[in-house]
Amino acid sequence: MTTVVIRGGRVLRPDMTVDRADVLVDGETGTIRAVGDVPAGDEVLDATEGLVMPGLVNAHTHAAMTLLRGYADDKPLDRWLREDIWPTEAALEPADVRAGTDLAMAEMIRSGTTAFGDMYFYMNEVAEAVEAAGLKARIAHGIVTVGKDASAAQDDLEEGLYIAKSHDGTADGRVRTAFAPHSLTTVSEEQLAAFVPKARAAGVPLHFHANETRDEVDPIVAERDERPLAYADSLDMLSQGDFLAHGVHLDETEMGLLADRGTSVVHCPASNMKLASGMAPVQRLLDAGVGVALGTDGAASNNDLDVFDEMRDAAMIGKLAAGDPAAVAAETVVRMATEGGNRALGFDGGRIEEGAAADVVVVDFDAPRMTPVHDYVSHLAYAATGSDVRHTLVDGRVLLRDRKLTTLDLDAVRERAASRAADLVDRAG
Ligand SMILES: N[C@@H](CCSC[C@H]1O[C@@H](n2cnc3c(=O)[nH]cnc32)[C@H](O)[C@@H]1O)C(=O)O
Ligand SMILES: [Zn+2]
Repeated sequence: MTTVVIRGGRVLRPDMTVDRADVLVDGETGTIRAVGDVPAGDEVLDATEGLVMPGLVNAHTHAAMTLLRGYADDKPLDRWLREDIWPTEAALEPADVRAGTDLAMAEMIRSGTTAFGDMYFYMNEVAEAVEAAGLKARIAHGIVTVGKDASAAQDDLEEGLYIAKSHDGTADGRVRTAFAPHSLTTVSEEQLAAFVPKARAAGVPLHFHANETRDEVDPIVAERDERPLAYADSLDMLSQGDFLAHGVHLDETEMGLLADRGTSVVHCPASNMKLASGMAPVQRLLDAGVGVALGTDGAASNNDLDVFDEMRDAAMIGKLAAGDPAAVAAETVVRMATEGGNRALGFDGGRIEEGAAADVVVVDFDAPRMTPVHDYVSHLAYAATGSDVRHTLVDGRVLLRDRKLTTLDLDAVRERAASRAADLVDRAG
């Protein structure tokens, strides 16, 4: 099968209008070949009562944390990481990460996600998993050096660089990489100063957590007498193509810096609400010209990987943060989940038009929850969930056909993840 016609549906155009059109995608070139009246293809996907839209991007996650879904809830970030998550992650084995990543990808493909930004451990396994499942991902080994001796810290930094260098552009370009110091407080200034230039020389972007909680921002300000992102900038950590997760507690100057440097913010509204980290100033970021994408963060702080939920949460909390129901409107969150995510991760998806990457999903509009349809974009933002997704294609290859995964065996993936998760918790016990 090289070409697929998506027939009988409506299409969400780049200008956010919707009209009746078929779409022809080419699995050979990975692009959209035609939109409108299209010639026949090798395979047909039915899109009747559906909307053909760009695939969603989950720009910040820790995919294999699906194994820790529901393991520790209802705590603030610092205690949650130190008391529950990090001790358990210390017992992770490569096969756990493979099982958790496969589970995450099954969930993402079923809910219309075509690309994700991943930061975790055992990234050789993640690269293999992404290659096999057919998704796109920008992957990075998350580096934490705080609490480690000098040689373990050095090994972690080297591993981060090795992963960034060795997998970039693999899987026909579906796997890209980043260099990922976990945050500005979990990797030291000397280590950042030594390794950021190495990442720049390797030509990979940076991906890190920043300005997530007050407890993280205040000590930096107290110790250095400068804002976290001024500190990051002094270490050359804000460039075009870099992306940081969260950006909850930002001042005007930091927002200006992000806009000037071309660094994207990956907004993770559900994680921010669940850990009570705060409300990111999303409308102000957009007004300042900062690129904003959406992320679920790991499944242990969300607890699902459904970007439809994230769109809705982003709109809701964005209005609350701005004190303005007009803030972070429906069209805005749909753009954040599509164009914004592709821009943050450096992929060429996010538009249904000739020549664009064929990262495409078909969303059914026949559920009671989606009836009547006054406005398609409104439903995408406020009513749809991942379970409304019927087909998912990446680079023109069908990964979900009529709600059935084509590259992953769902029962086997669920079984393996459940048993590895149980063993992991026992070992960590
Ligand atoms: N190699 C590192 C692992 C870092 S991966 C990225 C880390 O981010 C953690 N994480 C997940 N969600 C969040 C969050 O919201 N803020 C900060 N860290 C998080 C996650 O548990 C994981 O440990 C080590 O030796 O510990
Ligand atoms: Zn995170």
